[in-house]
Amino acid sequence: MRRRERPDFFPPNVCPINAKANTFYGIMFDAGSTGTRIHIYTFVQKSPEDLPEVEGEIFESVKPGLSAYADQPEKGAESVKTLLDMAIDAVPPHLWKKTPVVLKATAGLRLLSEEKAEALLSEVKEVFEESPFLVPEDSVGIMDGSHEGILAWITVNFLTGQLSGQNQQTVGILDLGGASTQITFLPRFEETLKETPGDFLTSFEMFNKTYKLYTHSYLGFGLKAARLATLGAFNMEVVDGQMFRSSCLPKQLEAEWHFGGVKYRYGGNKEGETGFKPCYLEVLKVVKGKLHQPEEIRGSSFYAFSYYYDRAADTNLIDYERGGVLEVRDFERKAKEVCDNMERYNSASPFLCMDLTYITVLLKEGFGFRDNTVLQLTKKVNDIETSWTLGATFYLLQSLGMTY
Ligand SMILES: Nc1ccn([C@@H]2O[C@H](COP(=O)(O)OP(=O)(O)O)[C@@H](O)[C@H]2O)c(=O)n1
Ligand SMILES: [Ca+2]
Repeated sequence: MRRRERPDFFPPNVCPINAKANTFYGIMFDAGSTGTRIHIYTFVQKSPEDLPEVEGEIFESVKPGLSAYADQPEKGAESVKTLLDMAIDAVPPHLWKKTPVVLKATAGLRLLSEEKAEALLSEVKEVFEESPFLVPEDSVGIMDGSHEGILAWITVNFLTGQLSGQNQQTVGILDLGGASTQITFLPRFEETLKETPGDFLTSFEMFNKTYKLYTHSYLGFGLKAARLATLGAFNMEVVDGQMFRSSCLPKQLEAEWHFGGVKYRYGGNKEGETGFKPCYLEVLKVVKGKLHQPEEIRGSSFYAFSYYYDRAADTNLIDYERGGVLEVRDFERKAKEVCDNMERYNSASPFLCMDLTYITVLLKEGFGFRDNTVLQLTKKVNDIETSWTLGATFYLLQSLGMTY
């Protein structure tokens, strides 16, 4: 896409409040499988040649996610309205009409029937149309899995300064959601391009450059979907009262869990084995042979966020505020520690052993990372969330001609 000049109403030297003429806003909703979030971004375009700068972000979230309202679409839309009301206060009234609002749903809605997903999205669209903001065409929809990874890659590489200037040393990203997981990187070797199935490679244009990225979203491989798969309950017609058991859970545990509007009963292996070894084998069945393993990533380092971050922080592998740097084997060490002392860790979450084991298996046996592959765990860079939503907002502004 060609660079477009934004109209300059005031030449810089006569602009009354110089700084404000080039400030604009974008509102992006992330309708994830476990929660709905609003990101209100403030941008400043200092000159047409430079990338826009992100001046700030207002972030708020609600739980559960839209998919939990599969049978009450109006209630689902109400949760979006609560968040959108925040934007009324955050954006100056004279810019409301120029500020686009968009909602992209991810794996939670991908897993619902088309009819239920559509009902939810059309209620949300109504909420948007009643608001004073700019509602572009296709403002509400389910995002393509490949875009989810690419846009998160754009966000992280933009925030770490890799998309401007020469010498770009881009970083790969790993996102682990509730219902799906993404891997995205810019291949450096010809071999990778040759060995990779075509639907894992996508060309993407952003900020006047084209990037040919390796990206894939694995539906059903998010942390919570993987819990169900390990329990043998994923995509199953659950019979009333049916109990799902696993060696990854505390022996005496019996409880209930709601996900995607369905109730599951689950528990530990009362009589049988428990602990890291049997748990690893159980989880391995869910992962083994299901993911493409690009050779090139074994020796590279990746940015990892979402549940990778949350579980690492929950178990003190990293600091909750600052994040940290880990190796794949750190997750394995912690999984062993938790799974082999399950009763002690019980209070935090009964799924902690299963979650850490899943992360270990996904990284090692799923993607094929080495034990010493380095992971940079990051929630924010320069105070902005490392989420696909920033990349999606850039893409939106570009398509509206508000930036290039
Ligand atoms: N802005 C956000 C949004 C989600 N997340 C994390 O993403 C995970 C939940 O994923 P999700 O609800 O977006 O599920 P998917 O629809 O992506 O599968 C949790 O670990 C959240 O803490 C985050 O860290 N920051
Ligand atoms: Ca997500």
